[in-house]
Amino acid sequence: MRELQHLNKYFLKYKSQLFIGIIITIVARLFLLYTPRYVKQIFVIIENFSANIITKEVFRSQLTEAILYIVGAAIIGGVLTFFMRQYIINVSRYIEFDLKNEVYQQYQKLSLNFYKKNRTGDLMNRITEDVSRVRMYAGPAIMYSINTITLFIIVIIYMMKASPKLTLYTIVPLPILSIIIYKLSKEIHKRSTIVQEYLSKLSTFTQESFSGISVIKAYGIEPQTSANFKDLADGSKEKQISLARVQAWFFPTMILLIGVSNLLVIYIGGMQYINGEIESIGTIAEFIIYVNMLTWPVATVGWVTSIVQQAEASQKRINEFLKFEPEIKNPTDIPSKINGNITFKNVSFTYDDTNIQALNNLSFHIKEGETLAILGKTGSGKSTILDLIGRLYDIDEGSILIDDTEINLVNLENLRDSIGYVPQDAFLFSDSIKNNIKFGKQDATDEEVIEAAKNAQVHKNIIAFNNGYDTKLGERGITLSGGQKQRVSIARAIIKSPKILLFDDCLSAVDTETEEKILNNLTKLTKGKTSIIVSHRVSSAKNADKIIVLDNGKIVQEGTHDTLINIDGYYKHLYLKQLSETF
Ligand SMILES: Nc1ncnc2c1ncn2[C@@H]1O[C@H](COP(=O)(O)OP(=O)(O)OP(=O)(O)O)[C@@H](O)[C@H]1O
Repeated sequence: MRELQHLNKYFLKYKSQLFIGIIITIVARLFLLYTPRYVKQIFVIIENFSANIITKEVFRSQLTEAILYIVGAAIIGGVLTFFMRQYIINVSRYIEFDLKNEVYQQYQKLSLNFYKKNRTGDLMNRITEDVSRVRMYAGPAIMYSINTITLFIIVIIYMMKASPKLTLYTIVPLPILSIIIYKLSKEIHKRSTIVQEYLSKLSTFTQESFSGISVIKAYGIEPQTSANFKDLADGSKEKQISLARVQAWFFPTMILLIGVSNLLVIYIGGMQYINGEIESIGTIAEFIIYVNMLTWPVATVGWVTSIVQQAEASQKRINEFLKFEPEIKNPTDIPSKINGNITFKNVSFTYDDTNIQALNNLSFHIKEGETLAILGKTGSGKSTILDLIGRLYDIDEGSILIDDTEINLVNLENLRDSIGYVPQDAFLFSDSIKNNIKFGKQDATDEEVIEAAKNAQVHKNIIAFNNGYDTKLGERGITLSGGQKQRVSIARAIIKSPKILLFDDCLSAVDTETEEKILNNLTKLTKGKTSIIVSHRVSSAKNADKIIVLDNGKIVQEGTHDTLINIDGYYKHLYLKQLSETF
């Protein structure tokens, strides 16, 4: 139960609802207990009438009174049971909501490295299935426990008062029932976890095949994919059947044990009646109802134990992630003003998951308002430089200065706020084009969105769609071409009008003519802003104030376009090659 202590703060938060829920549960049970007592009373009335102890009128009025009590108590008990669920189950839903938010907030804080080390499926499971299991503890487990305890105490007192001997005999099978249900619940849980794993394998497989449907069709591998699906579906079916087999034991076991208890009541009770140890046959009827009333709560003892064990295991998994300290933290709450001077001093960086050294003793400086172009072969470390400026990773050696302050001392929110980043793989959300652009500036007006799209040379494409800027992207929406995606992604960055703009090879999918137009617009838009353009094309780099060429994480050439085209090396070679391609 140590892990579940994490939920105590939520129980405290909802203490009044929980308290009311508990009181209602207790009172509801008290009302439901009227039934067996008045059933017994009815038997006594019938016995008295049969023995001519009471007149027909008295018999009628006593009988009506007892029936009215039973009906009244059942109605009040029923209404209270409704409110009991309303209070306690609702609290569990609130706790589920709070916990999901807590986990999500934590996910957002964690650094990229965390996401590399943990699979997406695992992250999803902890926020969905594990939280659901914990909810079962916060709601149903608590509700049924109070229910069981209350009923047990009151019913046993009533039963002992009526006949201690009968009580002992009839409650003997109950612990056996509890143990069997506990074992069954554990087995059901074990098997349903396997079923769940199969289902998620099946849905991942299906999702992937739908996403890659064009590749599947192009390679004509539909039969193979269908066979793989059939294998997985077969496995899933087998596991479902094995689960159903155990589940099928649940109710027969309960019915059998209730039956045994009922038989014991009738047999022992009957003997006692014959021997005159109990005064009315009504006591047997009363006991039969008590035993039936106790069966379900007793069964839930086993069920609740298994719920608590599952919740404990799930909360442990959740706590593991909640305890994770983000590697990259905001060092200060004091705002940092960012002008856009960037200095790399002998920076070395190795990705700790792959052990690949991406940057090796790298130094350069860009003044506020300048443009730097970075070129180099693939894997030479260009994107890594941009990631380090956004402080997505912390460096191992050297220092990165933002306006003369070490990057890890700059207010992280201000730093990222002052950066407009266009990644290599433009990522667009399944939302309208307008909202995808407004992602860069939530309160942007429609005019600003259009202006940004025009500057990114994508406005004409957008208005050609039937729904224009309201066109939905992604699943069930339209698919943009690679170049259109890149340009929407550029519009998203420029609408933000940040101090620092980072373009990671984001014009690779547009033709050279559009590239030229976008670059011209960017020259105007980036006035006074620091820009870094990563590219494989000289055309994107030639107007930059400074160009650096990387190889294996090191700067191998540095200068302006005019100087570099006159020096033998990568840049001149690339320039001549791309020049010849244009003719
Ligand atoms: N997230 C990562 N985790 C581990 N290693 C990485 C990661 N990103 C890049 N690397 C490795 O670091 C090196 C530099 O990668 P980087 O993406 O910075 O190169 P790049 O010059 O931008 O390449 P490209 O032109 O192909 O985009 C590569 O060897 C790459 O495999």
